[in-house]
Amino acid sequence: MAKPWGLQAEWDMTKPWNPHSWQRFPAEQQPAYPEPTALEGVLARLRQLPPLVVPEEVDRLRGLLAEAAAGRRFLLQGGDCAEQFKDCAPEAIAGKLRVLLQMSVALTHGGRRPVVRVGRIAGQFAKPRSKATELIRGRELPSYRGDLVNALEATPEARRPDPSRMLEAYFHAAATLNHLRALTAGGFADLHHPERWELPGGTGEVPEYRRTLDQVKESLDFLEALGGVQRDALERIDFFTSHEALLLPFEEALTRWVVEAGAYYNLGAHTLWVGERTRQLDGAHIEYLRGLRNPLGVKVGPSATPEHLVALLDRLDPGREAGRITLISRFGARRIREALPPLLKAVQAAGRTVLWSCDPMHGNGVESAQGLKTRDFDAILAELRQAFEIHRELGSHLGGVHFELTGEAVTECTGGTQRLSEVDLAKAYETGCDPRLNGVQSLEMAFLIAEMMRG
Ligand SMILES: O=C[C@H](O)[C@H](O)COP(=O)(O)O
Ligand SMILES: C=C(OP(=O)(O)O)C(=O)O
Ligand SMILES: [Mn+2]
Repeated sequence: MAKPWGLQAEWDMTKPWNPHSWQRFPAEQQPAYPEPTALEGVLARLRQLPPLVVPEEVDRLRGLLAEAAAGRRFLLQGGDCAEQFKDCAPEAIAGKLRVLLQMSVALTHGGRRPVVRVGRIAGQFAKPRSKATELIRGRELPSYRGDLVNALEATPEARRPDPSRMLEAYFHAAATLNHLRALTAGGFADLHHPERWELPGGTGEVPEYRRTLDQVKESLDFLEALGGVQRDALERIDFFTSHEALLLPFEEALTRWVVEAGAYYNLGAHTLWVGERTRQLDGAHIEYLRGLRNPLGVKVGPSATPEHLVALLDRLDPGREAGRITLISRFGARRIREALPPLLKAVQAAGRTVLWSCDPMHGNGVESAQGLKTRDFDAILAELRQAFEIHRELGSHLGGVHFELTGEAVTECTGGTQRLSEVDLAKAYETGCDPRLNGVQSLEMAFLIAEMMRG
């Protein structure tokens, strides 16, 4: 029987690239599962389950990213560092959607460009780690690798990799995405109802946001008086999902052959990115990603050389397709000035059009005196400012931003108008991995970015 969208589970394993061919290459950051038969059983079940997204949505996102690369849109990508199964709850999901929508209003209104919204959500469950073990209250334990792999709880049993977590991840991603789809289709994002868009502590915390909402409302009223606003366009919005393609057996199982397109898609998310620690040219992650039809993100940090980057583009995007690649620079405020220009010039010299985005989080991590991972608002801002400047100086443009953030009132990053200091961090430090901007910090950041977009 034909499957919907012509999906086909049987893969042609004789082709040089197939969803399984990554297994011939060295794979970094993969857990060692103690029981291969349990793993096989889980993967077999995952291969039968329905896709989370459909190819048409993936293609639509690729088109929007192509427009962002051409300077006509702006990409806002953000969400948790490590999404946890317990975050699959209505408040947490709506909170993340709300903050991304609030930011996109600030960016569209101030930056005068439509925003492409992509969540690190509904599948951002796997984490690469710098070390295999971590010290927790004096005890050395295997590192937490995300809910997809092991549990955060600080015991040796919890930290053992468990393949059944892949099925749990699938169902948690499905429930999260279902709720996101219901909210976005059901008028949650309708600008006619800004009361749904309030900040947790009221818009008083970011006065500029109240003014923007009032201005947006006024413009809508004016357009409506002219009979011109398409209600549909305001009530329904696009919202896409993404995660790091890290745990390759899981990603492989969510890969489907789409007959109409004559191509393989990963239908576990609209777009995937490859991390700084796993983008070796001859590594398994690049091998896996190169065969997919999805748009791809590539984190580009201090270890990237111009030659490596150009070779990666050749490998991942031989067809030079618009919207295919988003390069996400993540150097830190102290290094970007020196590190980005040679890479940018190499990409230009290779005649490549990519979408450049900036992740101002991963190069700005510091440890607080109390031993908590944190990032300072001003360092994040400083990296973004320099990214905008460098792109302008070199005749390029920054077309997107990538954040670790949450709608909740957490205290994980210092600074911002709330003036969170290192001693405040312990009050609501809830992240499973890296520190996130809270709702207020995120929105403040969006207004500052909108200013930078205007130049
Ligand atoms: O999210 C990114 C990485 O997983 C994280 O920065 C690694 O953190 P670690 O250095 O504590 O392992
Ligand atoms: C691991 C991450 O980033 P990077 O690969 O850039 O360190 C991340 O985005 O959570
Ligand atoms: Mn992170």
